[in-house]
Amino acid sequence: MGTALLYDEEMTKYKLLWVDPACKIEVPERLTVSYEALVRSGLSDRCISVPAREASDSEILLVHSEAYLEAVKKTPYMTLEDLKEFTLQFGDVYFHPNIYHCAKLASGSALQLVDSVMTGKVRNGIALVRPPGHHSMHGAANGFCVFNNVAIAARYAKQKYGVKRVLIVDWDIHHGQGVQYCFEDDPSVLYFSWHRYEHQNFWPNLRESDYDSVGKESGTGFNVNVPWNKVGMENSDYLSVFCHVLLPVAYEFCPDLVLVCAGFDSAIGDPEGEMCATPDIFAHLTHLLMNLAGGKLCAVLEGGYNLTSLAQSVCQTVQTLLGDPLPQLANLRGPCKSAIESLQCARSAHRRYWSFLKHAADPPMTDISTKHIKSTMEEEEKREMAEEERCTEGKVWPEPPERLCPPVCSGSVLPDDVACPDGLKRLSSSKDLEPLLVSKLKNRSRTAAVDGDGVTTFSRLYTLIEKLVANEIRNGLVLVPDVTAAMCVVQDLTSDLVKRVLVVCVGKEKELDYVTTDGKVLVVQISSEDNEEQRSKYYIPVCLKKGCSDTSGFIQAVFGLLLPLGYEYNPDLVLLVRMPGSGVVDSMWQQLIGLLQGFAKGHTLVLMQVNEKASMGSTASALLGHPAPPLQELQTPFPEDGDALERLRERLQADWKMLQTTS
Ligand SMILES: COCC(O)(O)CCCCCNCCCN
Ligand SMILES: [Zn+2]
Repeated sequence: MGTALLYDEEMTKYKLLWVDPACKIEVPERLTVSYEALVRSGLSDRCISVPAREASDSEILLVHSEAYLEAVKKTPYMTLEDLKEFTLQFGDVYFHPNIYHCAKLASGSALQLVDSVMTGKVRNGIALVRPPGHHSMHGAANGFCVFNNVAIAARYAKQKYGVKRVLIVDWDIHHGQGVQYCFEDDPSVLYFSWHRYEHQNFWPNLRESDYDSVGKESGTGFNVNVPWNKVGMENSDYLSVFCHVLLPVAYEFCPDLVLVCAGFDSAIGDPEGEMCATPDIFAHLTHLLMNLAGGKLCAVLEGGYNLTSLAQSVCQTVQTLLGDPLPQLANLRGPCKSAIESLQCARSAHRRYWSFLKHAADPPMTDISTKHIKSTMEEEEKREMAEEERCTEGKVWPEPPERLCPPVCSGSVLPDDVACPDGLKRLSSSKDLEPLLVSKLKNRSRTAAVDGDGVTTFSRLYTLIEKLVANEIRNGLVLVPDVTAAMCVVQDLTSDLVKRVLVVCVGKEKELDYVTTDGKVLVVQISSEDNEEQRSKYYIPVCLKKGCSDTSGFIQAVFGLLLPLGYEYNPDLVLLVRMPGSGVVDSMWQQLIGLLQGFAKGHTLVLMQVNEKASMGSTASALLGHPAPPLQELQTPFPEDGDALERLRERLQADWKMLQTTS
């Protein structure tokens, strides 16, 4: 299934007709540079083009009042003076004779996108629209917005398709207060927004944009605000909030549809955001949402005013929606102090509503919602100011790296008597291993695995790893008689081929005697074993009381530990080992494979034992990029697991900065 692209140049045909410093950044070129970048990169040709349409009155009235709609209907016939007069009643927005038409097209495009996804015509998609929407309210235009495109889309999806739960992720750098007001009492729509806030000193300067606005009445807990109280936030800060706040809540919410208020003013170079996250971060933010709701994701353009970073960010987003490998994110140094405080406040504000946040720590001592900065933070401020200068003054950043699609998506190394799952390319050893390596293998792995066909298996395995590293194959599935033996062999085979291998071990392990200290391998083991005493910087055992069959505990370990560690470690290969008898649930297994593809340009090697070949089909499906099925009815994680995870994180965060959630 493909990716929809909605764009209509009619939406470029309105602009600011008078002088207004607050609005001059919202220009038609925002749309043209985005679309032209998609055309130039060949990405638009790979999408399924879906036409825009005008939203009808009844669709607009899903969110807005009749009085407001009737008033906006008059604007096409207004003189310039009347338009100015009409505009004065709203904030930071301008009207134009053609903006009503464009606003209907913008909202209608979002609805076309919802139709395309909900009818299964496409898997996901993006609508490049203007005017944007997330600030507009029931009876008012605001912040360049006339109709609330995404809010209308959410109500439309519920009404027309009976969607039970809609997740709205707003990564625009401004708070979409219009969306918050629309759904704050509605438990069927979870609204997440991060936004530049600076202790209420940044537009729209609302008290209700702070982290303690958690929703009201039956919607309590279904509004998640993460305020950025400093500029200069980087990739680490954004990923930390996704891993430690949004994703645990989103997975527990288990949405049927994901809508993204895709504003790109949160990228480096943007005059509004003044943040430092690079355009390739949107490849990862998109990827991390793509296994929710069975992959049904609709992104609708909001803000973004630096035409260079906007175009790059749009391309990064579309390329991920199309399923291309993700770029590696280098030197993630962990969240800054201010981000940790925001993170901690948001987590503690929501721990009573979301069982996955139940064990979140208390809010930080410094009450960050106060406006004035505590004197104690003065020197911290100076240091971070210096850092910000370095980051924002230049406003230069490297072009996002090319994301080449390997000619083969998934290779397989299987015993000759095992049929190859559909879509996988079976590898035969292109060459025999040199005798030296064979002897190395022989004395390495103690089991019979290295008899005749064992060596064949390992030579095929070596070939597969070589092709992964050469980016000729994206990922692979290997079935062996004994995973423990094979694990050690893979260590040897990869040691001279890749710099860093992330080994994710699912299930209990007989004996793990290759714990490394040189950092070439990071092992994260999720099992019911509590071999805490073996823990070291590069061997991290995560113990789940009920083992890997406890999906709630498992997913908490994935977001709270595995993903942050993986981002910081930045491996060149991921080795995912499924121990026999792990008990991991198939949907969880597929979610894990999907999420791990965010690392190492998607070079994931899955190692399974022959007697688990019943899971080969679902493994192959996940490796081929099909969205994982939603995780069903997640129970509350066991308290001891939640506690143990928090304690483990506290102990590890000295070595691994991406694990920090408390200041
Ligand atoms: C949904 O619209 C996208 C948006 O959130 O980016 C709109 C921002 C309005 C920003 C209004 N203040 C401008 C002050 C000029 N320095
Ligand atoms: Zn914005």
